[in-house]
Amino acid sequence: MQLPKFVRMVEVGPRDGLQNEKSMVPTAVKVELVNRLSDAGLSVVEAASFVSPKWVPQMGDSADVLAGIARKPGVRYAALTPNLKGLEGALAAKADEVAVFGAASESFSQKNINCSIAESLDRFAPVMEQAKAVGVPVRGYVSCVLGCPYEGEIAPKAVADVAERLFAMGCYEISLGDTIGTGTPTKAQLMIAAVAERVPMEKIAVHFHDTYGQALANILAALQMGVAVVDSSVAGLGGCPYAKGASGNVASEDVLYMLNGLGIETGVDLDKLIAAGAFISDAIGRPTASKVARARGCA
Ligand SMILES: CC(C)(COP(=O)([O-])OP(=O)([O-])OC[C@H]1O[C@@H](n2cnc3c(N)ncnc32)[C@H](O)[C@@H]1OP(=O)([O-])[O-])[C@@H](O)C(=O)NCCC(=O)NCCSC(=O)C[C@@](C)(O)CC(=O)[O-]
Repeated sequence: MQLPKFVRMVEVGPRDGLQNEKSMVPTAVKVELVNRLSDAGLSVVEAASFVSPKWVPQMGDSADVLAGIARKPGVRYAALTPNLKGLEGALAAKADEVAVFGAASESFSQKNINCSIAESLDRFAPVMEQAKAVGVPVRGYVSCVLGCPYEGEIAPKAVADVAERLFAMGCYEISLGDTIGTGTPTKAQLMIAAVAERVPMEKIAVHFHDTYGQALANILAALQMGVAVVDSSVAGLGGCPYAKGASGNVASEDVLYMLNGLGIETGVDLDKLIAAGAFISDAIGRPTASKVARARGCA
């Protein structure tokens, strides 16, 4: 079995996780969480989202979060930017990188960003141009790569089409999101194979939600194909406000435990990561969704 020697873990808990919390998480708690995550050795922390506060009020304090964190050298603090207004906010707040987010499903695109897939790509074009002009890297997300809450099955070709367009527009990496967590390993491999015909494997990241308990199996299947960038969320925080029933992303602690067991390097400290997960679970009053953290005694 050929596996990568090093995996870059992209921590999305402070954004993908906390965007879905019912109550508003205080800015100071978010700041402390981001600081703990960077201290644990994560090199990319998605800490903010410059979307409309009417759509996702939970992310309305993103500028304050980025202003409050202790920036650790070598760590990239990332932010979602659906349009030019979002990019302006992210640049003013000194995000190190930004992300545009499209979907492989028309219905999800409409529900999530209020436009068709084609319109979303048109919207992203000026974001890409301006980010390039100021030297800020842009990541591209594709949602619903293994199923859509409104349309059901999604064809791998539909995923590859959007991934190819985002990559051609200049995204440095394409993160493939199983938004509702319905994917299984063989389907994940077929979808990744379709994307890899158009986007180099080393530019592909995977972003699995664990709704059906398949995320670790899917990640292993992706690693076996040569994927070496994995998104995850501390304590398994999260979901998506526009995908009913979507549970959290796979827990970062569980991903790290598996990668450690496989002998794959990450640069991330498991004990510090578990402590960061315990901190946020305690702060929001919810038990951790990480099995590893629970096995280590976290409530
Ligand atoms: C894209 C829009 C803005 C379109 O929303 P819209 O209503 O079509 O936008 P609009 O351009 O007509 O503007 C409407 C209002 O929003 C404001 N506005 C417009 N843009 C911004 C902005 N950037 N920041 C702040 N405010 C903004 C704008 O100024 C205006 O304000 P008003 O004049 O009414 O007072 C909206 O649909 C939106 O914000 N959607 C975000 C939804 C979201 O954040 N979803 C979760 C993230 S995606 C995800 O979680 C999936 C992922 C990435 O994790 C991968 C996976 O798991 O699959």
